[in-house]
Amino acid sequence: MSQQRHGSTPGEAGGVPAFPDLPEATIARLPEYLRALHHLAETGAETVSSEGLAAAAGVNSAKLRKDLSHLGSYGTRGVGYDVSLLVAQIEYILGLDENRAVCLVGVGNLGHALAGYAGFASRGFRVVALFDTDPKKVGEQINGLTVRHLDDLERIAAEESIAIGVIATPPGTAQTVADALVAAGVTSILNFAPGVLSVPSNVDVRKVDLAIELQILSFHEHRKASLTALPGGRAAAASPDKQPEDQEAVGS
Ligand SMILES: NC(=O)c1ccc[n+]([C@@H]2O[C@H](COP(=O)([O-])OP(=O)(O)OC[C@H]3O[C@@H](n4cnc5c(N)ncnc54)[C@H](O)[C@@H]3O)[C@@H](O)[C@H]2O)c1
Repeated sequence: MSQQRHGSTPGEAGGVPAFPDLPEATIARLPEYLRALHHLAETGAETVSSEGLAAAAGVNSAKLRKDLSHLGSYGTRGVGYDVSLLVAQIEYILGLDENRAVCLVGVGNLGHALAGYAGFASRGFRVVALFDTDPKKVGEQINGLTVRHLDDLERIAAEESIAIGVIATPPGTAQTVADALVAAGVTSILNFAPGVLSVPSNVDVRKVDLAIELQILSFHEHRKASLTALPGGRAAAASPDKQPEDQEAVGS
């Protein structure tokens, strides 16, 4: 996943930065730490070492310690990090305690699958509205929600206090949809349509493009193939010293 713009608000609360100016790469790893911590909590773990959490999240432990130090979380020598405390800190920084309202625009192949995905609620989001312009889609029921016409966006966004909009329309209409979301007061957009959106500076856009992820993997395949073609290169290509941080999540 890539980011078009990110804004942060500096501030302090109780000695711990309320909104520390986190590096973008750290922000992208926090959800991975959170996922690993939730899993640890489910297994009954109360504390976790930096090495244990780093392995569970698929990152290097020095990087993890540095990331968590940005939150004012240093762990206790010989004990590690308190799992529930760290979950609360990360959820607070990510604003997941807000249970944010999300709308989805474009209920085609991709949008339909996203609308039917039950996992958003457990990650701190409520999908509250679905929009499309196709008369055959408007009125359809998906996961307990009725697909509305895009003309209703402004009214429903105000009623539901929608902060995040997901675009799953064809690329040719994505800018129009983004403009409609912005006009309706939406200030964060997750865009699945290929291309770059033009938005005001107070609007954050993140882009998900699986084709780009495949192209990056294709580069690595290409590189591995060229290494094995070198004398002694097969050993180099199969080198076991790959660091966990090389295991980027799709979409990160
Ligand atoms: N990011 C990824 O990895 C990924 C993967 C697959 C598809 N996509 C992209 O996601 C988008 C959707 O793909 P799809 O296969 O679901 O397409 P689709 O044609 O099945 O669905 C698109 C939907 O958008 C609706 N729509 C069109 N214009 C609209 C508008 N102005 N307002 C509201 N709704 C509108 C259509 O009626 C349709 O229901 C495309 O841009 C595609 O390139 C991205």
